[in-house]
Amino acid sequence: MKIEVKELTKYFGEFKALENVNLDIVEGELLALLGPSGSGKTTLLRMIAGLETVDNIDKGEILFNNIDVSKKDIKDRDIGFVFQHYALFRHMTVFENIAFGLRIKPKKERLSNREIEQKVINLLKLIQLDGFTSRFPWQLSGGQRQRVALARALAVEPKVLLLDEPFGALDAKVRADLRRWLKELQEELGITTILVTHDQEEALEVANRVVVINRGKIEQIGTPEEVFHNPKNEFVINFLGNVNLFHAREIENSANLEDTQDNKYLIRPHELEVVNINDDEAIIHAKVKYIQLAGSFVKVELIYLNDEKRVILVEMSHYEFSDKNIKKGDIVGVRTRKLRSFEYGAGI
Ligand SMILES: Nc1ncnc2c1ncn2[C@@H]1O[C@H](COP(=O)(O)OP(=O)(O)OP(=O)(O)O)[C@@H](O)[C@H]1O
Repeated sequence: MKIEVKELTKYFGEFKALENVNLDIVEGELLALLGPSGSGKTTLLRMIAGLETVDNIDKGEILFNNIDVSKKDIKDRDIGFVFQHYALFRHMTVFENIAFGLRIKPKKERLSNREIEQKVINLLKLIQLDGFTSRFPWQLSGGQRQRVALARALAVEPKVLLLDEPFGALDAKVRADLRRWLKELQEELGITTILVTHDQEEALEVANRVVVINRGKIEQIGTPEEVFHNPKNEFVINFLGNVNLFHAREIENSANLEDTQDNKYLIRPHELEVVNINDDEAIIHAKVKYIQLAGSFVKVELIYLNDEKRVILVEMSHYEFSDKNIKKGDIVGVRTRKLRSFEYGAGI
């Protein structure tokens, strides 16, 4: 299913939760809505679902395969929904939870008991929980419960899958496993999917395209690579990870200083390199203040020699770190590995 959101504006009383949102969702893609808390992600998802209405004061349209569904009820939109705390029915087994949507269909459309059973068994295989049929929700882990919730949403063969922080309540390791699993499953099923998340890593890892939202407005839409490497503005670059800010004069060594005095450069930690203090290409001299060794990369925090309040963050591989023998208290130079994509115009 192709979805188009056109000039959508949503008010809650006086408060404008969404402002002129335009979005085309391609059939079969996994689109992530990424933004800080309160930015309007859930509101947009709920409007697409039909859980939030387009009232008289609101504007815009939501089209499913070119048909305006803005006034359609949720049950006529063919949608599967999974929330962060999607309470499964406590008194029903895993099997009955998944079968629920199939059992409540009008008699004309309802499958036979045998067909329902077969379908649930297939779904259990898909979510890798075959053998769990007669367990109750309280006998499952959080991750298993969310997989059952997903199977339940998929049972009625929706045209669109809407996921609102489905792994938000789970611990980091389970989340990472489940999102990889979700991506594979979504690719296999080819179902148009919208995932709400405030976790940039999650969005960048699973989505075909990422929509960065801030204060009810879209800041940027692009592939994970585009939004990460070619962020359109300061909000996007800041939201997608740590960033260092430099003034043009620090980087450009007085070349064109007159034109570029107010320019700023935003450079990610892995695009900086710690070098010898005498290195010709060093743009800054700094002191190593803190080293974090745990994690896939070594994070080195430095402070400017001439301004101790200014902090620079550099990330490097463990190999590079041990090669350079960097220690807390060292006086070093910092050089940029790459500048191109993070050059900004004046006034940012
Ligand atoms: N029913 C409502 N009535 C009034 N204001 C609301 C309502 N629902 C949401 N809002 C407000 O709209 C804004 C956007 O909320 P929304 O839930 O869409 O944000 P979000 O980006 O999903 O945030 P989070 O990540 O915290 O869930 C918030 O400021 C919220 O307080």
